Amino acid sequence: MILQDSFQDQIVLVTGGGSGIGFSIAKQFLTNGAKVVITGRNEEKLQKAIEKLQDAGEVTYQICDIREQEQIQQLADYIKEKYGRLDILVNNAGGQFPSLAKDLSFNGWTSVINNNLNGTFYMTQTMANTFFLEQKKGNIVNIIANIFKGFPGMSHTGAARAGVDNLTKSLAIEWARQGIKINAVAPGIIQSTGLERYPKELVEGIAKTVPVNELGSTDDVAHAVLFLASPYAKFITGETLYVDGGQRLWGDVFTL
Ligand SMILES: CCCCCCCCC/C=C/C(=O)SCCNC(=O)CCNC(=O)[C@H](O)C(C)(C)COP(=O)(O)OP(=O)(O)OC[C@H]1O[C@@H](n2cnc3c(N)ncnc32)[C@H](O)[C@@H]1OP(=O)(O)O
Ligand SMILES: NC(=O)C1=CN([C@@H]2O[C@H](COP(=O)(O)OP(=O)(O)OC[C@H]3O[C@@H](n4cnc5c(N)ncnc54)[C@H](OP(=O)(O)O)[C@@H]3O)[C@@H](O)[C@H]2O)C=CC1
Repeated sequence: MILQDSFQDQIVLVTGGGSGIGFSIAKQFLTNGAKVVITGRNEEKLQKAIEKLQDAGEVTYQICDIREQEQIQQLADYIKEKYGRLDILVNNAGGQFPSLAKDLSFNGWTSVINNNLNGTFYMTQTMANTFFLEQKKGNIVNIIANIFKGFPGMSHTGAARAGVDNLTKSLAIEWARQGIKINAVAPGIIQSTGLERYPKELVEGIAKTVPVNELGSTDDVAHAVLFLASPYAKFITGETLYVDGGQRLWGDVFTL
């Protein structure tokens, strides 16, 4: 992607940047001149990611569970101390497990809502209060999921991601006059480390359910994120961009 040095020396935070989609987002930003902080819960995973990323540019990691407000504030303090500002936040950390609604335990439901809705809000609010509102400048991209027709088989995450989709619209307006843009990217089925967590029988042959007859790549998602964070998208805010090979528009996605 040619971005004419749009991200040169920009400070970018990618949550969940230690694997899969977040790793590709971090790599693309580094390749385009940004300085990147990646986060996650698993230190070993983050260290391995840093080893692979460091040739591409200046990258560091911080352990941060997005469900823990104290850890988020520590992360903000780290960025403030190291760089004095933050330009771009990518809320990529998240995930869930497949389960019919009738089988979900209270804890199962709550952990997925916390992971994908509450965690994204805590992170966004803290970074806005610490950096963006004061700077009168900031760019936020939320990674959600293909929730266009609901998400049967993963109703917890469908509800959480719909919450983030709507939060994206609300904050785009609340913060528009403060120079802050916020958009979302909704990936369809992406060939990534995340997909490997699903039972084989659920993902076998799944590419055939995608109109373009293939799964997306982590770079496909990263390209959409960089576009939304770039000056090419300066008049776009409160929008959700689907990166799903047309899947939301056609046929059954999952057989229950
Ligand atoms: C149909 C569509 C196909 C579709 C197949 C294709 C879909 C592709 C689309 C999407 C792909 C992706 O998003 S890929 C991204 C995948 N990556 C991730 O999911 C990473 C992050 N995920 C996680 O960390 C976990 O999944 C999550 C549960 C959210 C948080 O973990 P925690 O350690 O906090 O939680 P735990 O303590 O382990 O568990 C909390 C409760 O959740 C329950 N729980 C946890 N895993 C469970 C499981 N596999 N099955 C049932 N219940 C589970 C536990 O039993 C606990 O409830 P009790 O027992 O009652 O206490
Ligand atoms: N792959 C796909 O087809 C799709 C993926 N998505 C979403 O895209 C995002 C990236 O997924 P993908 O790369 O595929 O999967 P991964 O499982 O590889 O990535 C998820 C990342 O999020 C981090 N993470 C998860 N929960 C937390 C938490 N509570 N606090 C901090 N970090 C957390 C993980 O790091 P750690 O383990 O170190 O905490 C991990 O690096 C996720 O939100 C996912 O749900 C959406 C639609 C489709």
